[in-house]
Amino acid sequence: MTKTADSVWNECLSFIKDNIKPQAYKTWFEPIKPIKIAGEALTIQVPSKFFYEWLEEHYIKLLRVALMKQLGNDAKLIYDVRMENTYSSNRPQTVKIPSSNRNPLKSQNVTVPLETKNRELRNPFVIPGLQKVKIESQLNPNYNFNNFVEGDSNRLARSAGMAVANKPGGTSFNPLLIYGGVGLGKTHIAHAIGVEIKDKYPDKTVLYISSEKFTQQFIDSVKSNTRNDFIHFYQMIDVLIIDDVQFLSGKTGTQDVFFHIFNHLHQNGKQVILTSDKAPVDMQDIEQRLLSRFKWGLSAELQAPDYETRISILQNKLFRDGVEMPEEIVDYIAKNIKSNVRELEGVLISMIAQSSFNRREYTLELARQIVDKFVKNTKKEVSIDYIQKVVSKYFDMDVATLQSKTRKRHIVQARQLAMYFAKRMTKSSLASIGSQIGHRDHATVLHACKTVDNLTETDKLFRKYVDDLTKKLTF
Ligand SMILES: Nc1ncnc2c1ncn2[C@@H]1O[C@H](COP(=O)(O)OP(=O)(O)OP(=O)(O)O)[C@@H](O)[C@H]1O
Repeated sequence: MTKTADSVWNECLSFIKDNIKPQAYKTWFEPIKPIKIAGEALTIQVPSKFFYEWLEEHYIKLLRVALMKQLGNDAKLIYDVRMENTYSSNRPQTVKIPSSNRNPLKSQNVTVPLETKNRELRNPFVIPGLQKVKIESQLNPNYNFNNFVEGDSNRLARSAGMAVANKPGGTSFNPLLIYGGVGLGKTHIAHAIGVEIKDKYPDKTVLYISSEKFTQQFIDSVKSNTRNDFIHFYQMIDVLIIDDVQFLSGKTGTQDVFFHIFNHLHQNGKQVILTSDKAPVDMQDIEQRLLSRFKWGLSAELQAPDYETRISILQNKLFRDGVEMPEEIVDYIAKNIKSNVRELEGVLISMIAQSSFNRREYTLELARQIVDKFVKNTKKEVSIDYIQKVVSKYFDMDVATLQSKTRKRHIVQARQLAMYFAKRMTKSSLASIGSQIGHRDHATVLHACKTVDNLTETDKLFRKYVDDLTKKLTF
């Protein structure tokens, strides 16, 4: 049977699939298209230069073994890289890059990819004297790669950020645009890249600035007739990090000046890093020519972290703060705060503050109260009937017993707990809770809530009841 590019690649894929994690397979191998086979050389198309670099760095051994199995010891691999970031054409071009010399896959002469050719453009704008000015980077050293927890949701952005930090201006991800929802770590990664670059290349001029501040500086420069100085200043920077570029939307003057600064930096091999709460396609009121430049490099999305990553972020923070917290509480927080890392950290900070200032112990109930303040309206709606059923079942009694007039201690406690949870977890009034739980009045419910609060503080066994029931009622 004659081998086609598809058949060879499919065989390689099934081998590769068995040897790496599903997520990595999905990210790095599914997007590849086999293009052609000529003798022992298979050409595969990859979506970007970044992609090619990533494969070479991380998967070349695996690719080699897979390919040799199919094509023998003389197997060659040629990448067909879609090039989006060339100046001359709107249509993506492709560039052929043989697999690197570092590996035994025999390669043809390495072609220098278009965009990495040295560009020796001289800066005609530099004002003598200004060049030596020392610029404060405005970086926050607390945001670094060491404390940025890696997970599937941020792997691409984090890795691209690290690649940029290793070779600012020297990779194809220029600009690097990191985008994603609120509180997912865009600012953290942006700073981390800058911090790492300053560490590795102390002589490079790095500047972090929010779009808001950039806009304000520009407006001031127009007012004070120093627009040119403003532009010259930004053109001297080696690594420009602009946070929240969506803020430029509708601000045509600022967009225009940024466009010129951007072009100048890019043409001179300087690195631009941008963050935004949206992907370029979804940005509104940003000029097309600017948007198309945003797309030149790599747009990497930060997604909401999955459960495992949320747990790691929490544990990492606890470890750094030297705090020990029961696993079930960490688990509770991770299960209930899903879409915002800032909130995840916020709950921990509140827990730690409550415990150190108000001498409260870390309990599930405390976690629940704090989580509720962070995630409004996401509380599972529970009915008073449901609460009574869960509480009765927990204490091994039926609902009628829980509602009865008896004053037996364990039944009274069960009833009080039902009232307490009804007050916490429903919007019902005290009177309505009382009437639904054994026809009591509002004062009885109030007393029940206070008793539960007191006992939770003083009685270990009782606190366990509250924690167990909290779990049953909230998961
Ligand atoms: N993967 C992570 N590991 C550790 N900390 C993280 C991670 N992701 C986010 N954080 C932390 O979450 C908080 C919020 O992150 P950051 O301010 O960078 O979010 P953002 O995406 O820029 O938010 P906004 O959209 O509001 O500007 C920060 O304290 C940051 O350190």
